[in-house]
Amino acid sequence: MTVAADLDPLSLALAPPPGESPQDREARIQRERDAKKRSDLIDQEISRQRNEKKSPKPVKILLLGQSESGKSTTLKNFQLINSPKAFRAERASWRAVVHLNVVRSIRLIVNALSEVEAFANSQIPLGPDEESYPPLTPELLTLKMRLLPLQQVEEALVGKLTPGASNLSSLTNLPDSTRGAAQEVSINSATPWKGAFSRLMSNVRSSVDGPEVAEPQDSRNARQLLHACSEDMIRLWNDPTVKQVLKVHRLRLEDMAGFFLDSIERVTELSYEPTDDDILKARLKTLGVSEHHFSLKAGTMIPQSWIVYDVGGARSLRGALDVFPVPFFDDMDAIIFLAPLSCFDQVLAEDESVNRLEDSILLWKAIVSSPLLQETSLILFLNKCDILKAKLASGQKFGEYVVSYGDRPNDFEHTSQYMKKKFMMIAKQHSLEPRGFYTYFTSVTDVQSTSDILGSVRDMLVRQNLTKSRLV
Ligand SMILES: Nc1nc2c(ncn2[C@@H]2O[C@H](COP(=O)(O)OP(=O)(O)OP(=O)(O)O)[C@@H](O)[C@H]2O)c(=O)[nH]1
Ligand SMILES: [Mg+2]
Repeated sequence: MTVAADLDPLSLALAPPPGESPQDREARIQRERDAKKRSDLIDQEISRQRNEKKSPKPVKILLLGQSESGKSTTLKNFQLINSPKAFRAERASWRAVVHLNVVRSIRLIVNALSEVEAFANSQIPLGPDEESYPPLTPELLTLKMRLLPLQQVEEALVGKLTPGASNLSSLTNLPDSTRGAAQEVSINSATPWKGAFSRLMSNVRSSVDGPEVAEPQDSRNARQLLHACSEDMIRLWNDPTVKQVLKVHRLRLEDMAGFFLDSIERVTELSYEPTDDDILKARLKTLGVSEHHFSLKAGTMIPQSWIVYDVGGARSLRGALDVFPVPFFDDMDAIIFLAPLSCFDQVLAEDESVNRLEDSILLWKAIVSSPLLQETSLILFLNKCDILKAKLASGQKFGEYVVSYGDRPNDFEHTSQYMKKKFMMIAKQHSLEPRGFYTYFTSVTDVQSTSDILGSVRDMLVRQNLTKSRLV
């Protein structure tokens, strides 16, 4: 019997080390007592949670990044994956946003043509480096006139989005002087704008399926007007002179948020319902913060509640810090920071002296070095990779804008790895403590790849939470 006990590996492992002094023995026993106490506390907590059927603490994620970085689009992916029914029930609201996006693109073209007209009438001579405008044909000018009523569509849709707002300009956060070309409709996250359109869609369905027509007159008119202008809009967008004018203006509408001009016929059909892809592409600027709750299942785990916070347009960390009280940040499990790599050749709409990529780097630096967020895991989405690839393929030179890049190869592989290293270095140098840090190359308008990435983010955070709760 004694021999067998001596051979038991557990007894051997727990046996006091040979030659242990009385002080070492006292310290060891104290350590064992503490460990036992901790283990009992964890067992008690687990059994308490089991008895109360209490679900684990919610996982909290904060979406940060400059305006147009893709925060709300990431949130839409969360919704599409975790509550697809609710996501799809909101199609009607998104149809209105797609229509607003179309009208805005047309307005940008019409504004550019007006500038050409004004320039021609002013007789101002061209500067030596200025490209000349092509002459506008009478057909083009007629087309432009015929599309002017589209402004009514915009007014009607905006009126529907925010019934309280008196006019279009109250929905833009740009000063009057800069309004015009850059004007973009934004919605305060507290506004229940989707409700108005969900009701509207059920009305539209009944009007399509049966004789009952209950859709309000103004919004029906708007939809029909857009449908009636469909051909003119297609002709305008495909006009070679328009393409030339846009080129001189360096206005690449196809790279801009909410671009649907290549699908005008489809999206202006009277029976049009946005696809999932359309919804992800639709652009509506967010103002303020919105909070979204999901119930997620990872593997065989019981569903866990997740809360995702979308902070609209926060250009500086101050922006986010001003919105939340300090304890809010202590409780955050992870930040998903979106840095759109494709914007290397763009400036901020709100401050044209600031390069967008540079602004993302500064915001990243502020976030990683903030003492408030030092224990929060960082998930970096180097986003809009699809647009970056297209831009580089079209010949746009990365090194011309990111001077430190020098004359390295102008391809996706090298530029994306260069930026990844840059962001990682900043995180390493400016983090106050070691922390979880994960990087992904993303195109969050791509449903499939984003679903895979969000799946691995979910698994990683579930593991992290388990580890944390075992360490308390
Ligand atoms: N092609 C492409 N478009 C993207 C990608 N990510 C976002 N977008 C588009 O870019 C636009 C801006 O994205 P949002 O998600 O609205 O940006 P945001 O960060 O919420 O911006 P704010 O609400 O102003 O703070 C939308 O039209 C998106 O469809 C991407 O990876 N690829
Ligand atoms: Mg947003």
